[in-house]
Amino acid sequence: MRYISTRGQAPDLTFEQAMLTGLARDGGLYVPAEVPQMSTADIAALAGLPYEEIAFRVMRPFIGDTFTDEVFADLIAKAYAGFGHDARAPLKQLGPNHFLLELFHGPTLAFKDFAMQLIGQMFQEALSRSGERVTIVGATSGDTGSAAIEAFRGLDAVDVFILYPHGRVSEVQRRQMTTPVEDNVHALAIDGTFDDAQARLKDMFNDFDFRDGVRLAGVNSINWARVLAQVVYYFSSAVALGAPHRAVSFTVPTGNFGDIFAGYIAKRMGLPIDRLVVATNQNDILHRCLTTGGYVTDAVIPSISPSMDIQVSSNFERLLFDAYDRDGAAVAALMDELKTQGGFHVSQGTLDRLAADFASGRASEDETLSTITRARDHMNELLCPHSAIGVKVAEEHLDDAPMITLATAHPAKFPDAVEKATGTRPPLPHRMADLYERSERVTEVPNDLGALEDLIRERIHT
Ligand SMILES: Cc1ncc(COP(=O)(O)O)c(C=O)c1O
Ligand SMILES: N[C@@H](CCOP(=O)(O)O)C(=O)O
Repeated sequence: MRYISTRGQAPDLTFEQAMLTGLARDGGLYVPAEVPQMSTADIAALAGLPYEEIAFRVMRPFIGDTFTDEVFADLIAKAYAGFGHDARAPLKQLGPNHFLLELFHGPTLAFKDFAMQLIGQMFQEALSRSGERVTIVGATSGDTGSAAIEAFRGLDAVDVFILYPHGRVSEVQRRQMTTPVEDNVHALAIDGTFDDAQARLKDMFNDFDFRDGVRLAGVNSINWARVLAQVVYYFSSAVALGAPHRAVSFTVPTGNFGDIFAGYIAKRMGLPIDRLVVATNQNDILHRCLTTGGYVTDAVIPSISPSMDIQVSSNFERLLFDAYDRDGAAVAALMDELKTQGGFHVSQGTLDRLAADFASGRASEDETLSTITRARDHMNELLCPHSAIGVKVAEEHLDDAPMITLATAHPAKFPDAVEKATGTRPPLPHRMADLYERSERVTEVPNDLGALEDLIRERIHT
């Protein structure tokens, strides 16, 4: 199995190399050269299996010879052992044909744990074999950062630096990043938005002296392994509702397009998915693009769903690569236009191709709040604001195929929004009940590449 860059100019890599590399050296994102297929019989055989076994069967064809079967199965088992639900990703019924996939039973209460816990295990295994150490730098609007810190805290072979937008994450998210005591963890509050943080991260990858000097690695969904681990729950939930014998649809609260892109990969592997519905908040560049063809950036407006306050949606590049028949030069030209002119337009033909797989919708702040209230009152479900956006948009797309909406975070991560909608503050789970008492450790940093690189060079352990 080889991995190729969406911009066509970087060397092909193995799974292990792609995982440890992050961004391709031509600025593109790695994708598998060919998407492995699962037959109807392969998919049918997943019914009733534990989550870990489904994970093994779905991901195995992508990892080549990076791990033996025995080691890979063991890494998967360790990754999900700490989850607070036996099913790992349980389904709940919200309405006659509408289901909620709860992805918040991991250690940091968001879907990011599914991939990050596994990546933590895979990095440890690969780095202990090679004896190397790496510097992980991540950009977060709140959840990737906390999940990454949880997965890598205390590891000898890794320093982890997380850039989050100062004042634009929830207090729980911030405390999850600033309270760990391990000295390989560095929370950095950047003076800017998530888009600024992600842009500086990509600048670091494109500065080869810095990149090679600190042995930079990335655990954002830039990293193919992140996307891969998220493919699994599309299979587990679809099979639970009758796939491959009937098609299902998914609605996905979307920001950086990693989670829904994992659904697209599941579909390309053979899972019968009718529609993938992109649900955005008021930062709706993806909804605008899928309806008009214009991918044009706008200022990020802070919302009550801060993890989705994103206007430059990194993984959309991976989808465009397929939509442009895997023409790396065409994708590179679009990305150049994005950088220099703030946006681009896709052709009507491309838009039609995207419409074959994707639909979209958006929710305003008021609609998000009223959905949280309604779900509590009429569906017996307490939703986080991101999941509420998913439910609202899904309801606009219900038809004959069962609709699965992804619940991407636990309501207790966003207590202010939930209290505003319901009058009640959801309590934190017992194991993090003292989060508000722990002392915080954070460095405020400017939105400046040189300053960030200097700070990282000074701080890393060698
Ligand atoms: C709670 C939550 N919901 C939804 C999203 C959007 O996911 P993606 O960036 O993969 O589109 C994020 C951030 O990634 C998130 O943290
Ligand atoms: N919403 C994310 C943004 C980063 O997304 P990623 O999937 O690329 O890591 C977050 O919570 O940080």
